[in-house]
Amino acid sequence: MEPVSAAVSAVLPAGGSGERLGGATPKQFCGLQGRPLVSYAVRAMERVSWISDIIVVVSPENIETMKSIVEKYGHKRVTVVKGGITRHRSIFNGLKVFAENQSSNRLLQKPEVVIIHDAVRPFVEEDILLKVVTAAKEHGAAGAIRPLVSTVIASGEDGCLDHSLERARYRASEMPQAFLFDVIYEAYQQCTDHDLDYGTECLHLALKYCKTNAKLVEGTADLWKVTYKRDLYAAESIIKDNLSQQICIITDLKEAVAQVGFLLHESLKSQVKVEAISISLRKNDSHLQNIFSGECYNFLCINDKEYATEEIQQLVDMLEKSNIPLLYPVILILVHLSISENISFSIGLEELTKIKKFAREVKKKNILVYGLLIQCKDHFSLQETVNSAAALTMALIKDRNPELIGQLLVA
Ligand SMILES: Nc1ccn([C@@H]2O[C@H](COP(=O)(O)OP(=O)(O)OP(=O)(O)O)[C@@H](O)[C@H]2O)c(=O)n1
Ligand SMILES: O=C(CO)[C@H](O)[C@H](O)COP(=O)(O)O
Repeated sequence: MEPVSAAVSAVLPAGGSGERLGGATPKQFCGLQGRPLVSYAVRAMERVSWISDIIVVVSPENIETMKSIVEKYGHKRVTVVKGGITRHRSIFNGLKVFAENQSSNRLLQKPEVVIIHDAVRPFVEEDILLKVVTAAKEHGAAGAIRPLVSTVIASGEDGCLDHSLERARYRASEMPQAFLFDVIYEAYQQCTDHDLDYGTECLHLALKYCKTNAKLVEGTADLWKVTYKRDLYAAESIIKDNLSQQICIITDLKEAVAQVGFLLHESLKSQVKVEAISISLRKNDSHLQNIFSGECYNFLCINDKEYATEEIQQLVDMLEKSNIPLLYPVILILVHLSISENISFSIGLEELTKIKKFAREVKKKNILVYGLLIQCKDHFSLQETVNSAAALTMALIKDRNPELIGQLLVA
């Protein structure tokens, strides 16, 4: 698909109260892996370089909360705007920032195309944004659709079935949607109070008031709207699943360490993409920097020292500088390799306490540290132990459980 040749901005309505979810906090501010849902939607827009301004519309009482989210997660190009009592009124307020001078917000450059996307749909990808924007440029309006999951039926006044719709002919209207700015702004200006208070479909407004038939674009299943409590669980699972796709194994040049690194790589590679690097952390390895920028959120650091404080601290510093832990918790598994002939447990209580203390400290930086002990008694049992270490590693990176930090697991 051609790159975007129009000025594009986005409006994210986030001014609802989340009644159907029924939580104490509106759903857009609920934490997923410690970060509010709305921040994921903002990030999804922000990482698209051709989107200029991102307008987040929130209810008046949440303006400060939203501003602090923008600040905390370092979001860029975001303007926070006061919402209305319905979704349509909130979106209209968001659009006004481009067309009318507001007392609290400066006038922003009017885009040719505006994306409208619910702040509670966190998994929107650049690909679908590009498709709706391109279609909106050509047709005036466009929106993502999905096949209906259930048949739509109408009930009569007596509460009995009146008629049902032929499911294959209808689609669920999802988000994102995109519009020529002038089309959707004109439509909102002409809206009646009834439209603004009871309407649920922006594409319909473009049709009703600007005779613009929106192009419908097939979207992915991940575009669904977080509505009920179970949707928060589903969203968190998807995030965890995305974060556990890749792991980086870090070893030094010692033969025994490198060998265990190799065996772990072999054992993990059928389940997860593995990057293996053998480095001295002192050198601020550029390969490691590349891995950071490649969005890897899991690290397995193998060494045979009692407790490799200096190396690990350097890795933590590098991770912190990379900004990864700002948006997602990073898993750091410290593999302690114990090479001894006898079966005795070679790590002392003092070391265990040190790991725990260190883990508590770096948790504040959103880095979750776990210890993993691999004992190499003899060559024959090593493979079995490595397989067990790989299984524990997968469990840790998939679960991302902050309560287990600082624990030493024995493979
Ligand atoms: N007055 C409103 C109402 C809704 N929205 C936003 O519109 C999107 C889609 O609305 P919906 O899922 O219905 O959110 P809520 O209205 O919060 O949910 P509910 O209907 O369960 O109360 C959400 O991002 C919501 O925050 C908004 O900006 N202003
Ligand atoms: O369904 C939609 C399609 O336009 C909108 O995405 C929106 O989510 C509807 O919100 P509400 O459930 O509050 O009417």
